[in-house]
Amino acid sequence: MSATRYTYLGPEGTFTEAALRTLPEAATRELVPMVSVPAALDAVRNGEAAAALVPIENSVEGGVTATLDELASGEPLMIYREVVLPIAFALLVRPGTKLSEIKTVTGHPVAQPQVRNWLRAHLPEAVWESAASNADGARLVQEGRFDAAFAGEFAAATYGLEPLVTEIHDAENAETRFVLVGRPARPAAPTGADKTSVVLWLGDDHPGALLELLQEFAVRGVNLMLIQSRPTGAGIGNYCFAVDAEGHIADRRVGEALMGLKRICPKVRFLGSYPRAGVSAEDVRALRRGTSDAEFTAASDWLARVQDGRA
Ligand SMILES: O=C(O)C(=O)C[C@]1(C(=O)O)C=C[C@@H](O)C=C1
Repeated sequence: MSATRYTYLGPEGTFTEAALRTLPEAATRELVPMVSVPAALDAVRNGEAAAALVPIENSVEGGVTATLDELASGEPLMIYREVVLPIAFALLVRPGTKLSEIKTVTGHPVAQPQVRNWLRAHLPEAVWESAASNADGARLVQEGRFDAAFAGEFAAATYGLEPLVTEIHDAENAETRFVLVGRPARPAAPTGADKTSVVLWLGDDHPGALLELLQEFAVRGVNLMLIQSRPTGAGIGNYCFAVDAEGHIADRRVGEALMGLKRICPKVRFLGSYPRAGVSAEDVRALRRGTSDAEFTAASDWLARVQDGRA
């Protein structure tokens, strides 16, 4: 295993690479671009890389399904940390290309919904075809396979292109969340502003089955930040749920919620507890009464005393 190698969704010039370079440790790692999210994660699974940075959620398009599905199946992996990056696209073209000459455009599938209105207004006749990533789209424009690509402005130089239009984003403040994924290990200590990711499978189909899962969090005052259903592949109507909950597995309320889920779900996959990007302990909302570690401990001490006849 190379402890110094990090893979990422490449090629060079993706938003994923820009996100990876915001991590302090990136300066001392060998950063290796991979052709796809599965390829980046497989390098971790087979020991060629210590970790991989991959996109998982966009504020306009929602979950990045390739990442969610990879984390839900196969050899278990764990999220070590997250990075959130503001996203604005540039329309990259070969030097000299005019807007009126653009007949074909490309980009990552997650990019398209973020620029749909702009395309409708400025290039209504252009044909869209998806690329493996935004930077890969830029590479295809360089090769002459498309007239223009939506990518980060910073990708232009790498592929000998020029940004014809910049700051393209249908939604103000669009962001993509990326996760640094490694092999399962002991989660880093709680910071007071943490997130816990799990994948949950429903048992037998019955009214309220999903509600029962959610109640495990609700009764312990655990706030949910994401719930995304994904088909299990076992037939229509078979879904698992990727859930992000506020807090750390070392927090009693989170640990007890996961124990409750373990008792009622046929399968629970823990994906990690890690610090929330851009949030510090002071920003975290106050806990609901009765859900702090001290209150959980006091309650279990009380139960032990009652069981002992000492209450
Ligand atoms: O990293 C890139 O540039 C990508 O192509 C991936 C990705 C994504 O999947 O979310 C990253 C950010 C943008 O929102 C669109 C695409």
